[in-house]
Amino acid sequence: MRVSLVSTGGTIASRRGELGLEVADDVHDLVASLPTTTGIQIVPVDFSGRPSYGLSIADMLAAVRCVQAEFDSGSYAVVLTHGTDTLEEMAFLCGQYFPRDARLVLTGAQRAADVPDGDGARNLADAVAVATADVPVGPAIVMGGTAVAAIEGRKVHTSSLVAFSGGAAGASALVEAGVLLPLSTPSRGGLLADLPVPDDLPRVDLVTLSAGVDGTHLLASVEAGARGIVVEAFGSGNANTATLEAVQTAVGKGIPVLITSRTRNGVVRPVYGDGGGADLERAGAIFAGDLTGSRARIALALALAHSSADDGVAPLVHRMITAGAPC
Ligand SMILES: NC(=O)C[C@H](N)C(=O)O
Repeated sequence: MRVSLVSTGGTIASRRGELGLEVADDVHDLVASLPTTTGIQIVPVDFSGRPSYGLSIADMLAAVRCVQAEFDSGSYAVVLTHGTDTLEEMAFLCGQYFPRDARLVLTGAQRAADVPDGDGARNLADAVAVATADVPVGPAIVMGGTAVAAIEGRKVHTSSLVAFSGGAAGASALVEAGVLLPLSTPSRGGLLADLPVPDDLPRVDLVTLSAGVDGTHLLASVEAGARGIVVEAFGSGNANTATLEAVQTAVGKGIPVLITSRTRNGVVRPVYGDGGGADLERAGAIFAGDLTGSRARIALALALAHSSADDGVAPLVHRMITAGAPC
């Protein structure tokens, strides 16, 4: 059974250098850390050696195409190693561009490769176990013995070894010493699995609100040429009157605005007046269900790239939130 290991960098491949932690290991070092497993042939693919906080969306799309090429050339499963800081963006892209039953696992580490109690080797072995399990769990992030659906995953801790949560969807599986306990398969994602992966996505900015904020940042995004804007609003999806005016300006210029919540849990709903969600909806903003801001940003960029001008972005965004059928 052929399993491709695609490495992009991140802490799993980092060691202490003169200026701090730096990516130092390549894919062959990662392969060397894996136990030999009978029947599994690891194919090493050195995609890049960079921290994830330095990756652009174009870099991530290139990695998606690299993973696709591995499946196309006959790999049974693919494991992608990646820095954890922006793994949720990468995972959301993978969750949409690969089918819901794809044997694709993303993993990384919270601790560098040169510390005695590192987590990288264990995560990598767990990722191979999940990717090659008898029953596929679908595109997943595996860290700290827990698999969560790639489409749902978000980083929830700066240093804990169980760094990712599947939000309300929970875990897809638990993995312990190579033994897998499957719990659920993704009910969302896979919408773009049959579409070509573009070189880049339209610019979408993310603006987080805080008490007393005015519309400066939102309007700066309009000026900077954002094709879409995601607002991490208050509570259940509320802003204030200054932000409302900026949203009206953006929508008036044909720039879609998605509303999420800075609380990062639960769904947003257009309920309140006085600059609240009901006013934002009347201004033409789109409510993004339970998507967190960073995942909604990728969702909107994908919707801008894959929707027709006639339809607009709302139908595809809605299908991403509600487990709609693939395009
Ligand atoms: N744990 C990590 O991988 C963080 C790292 N700084 C990154 O590349 O995202």
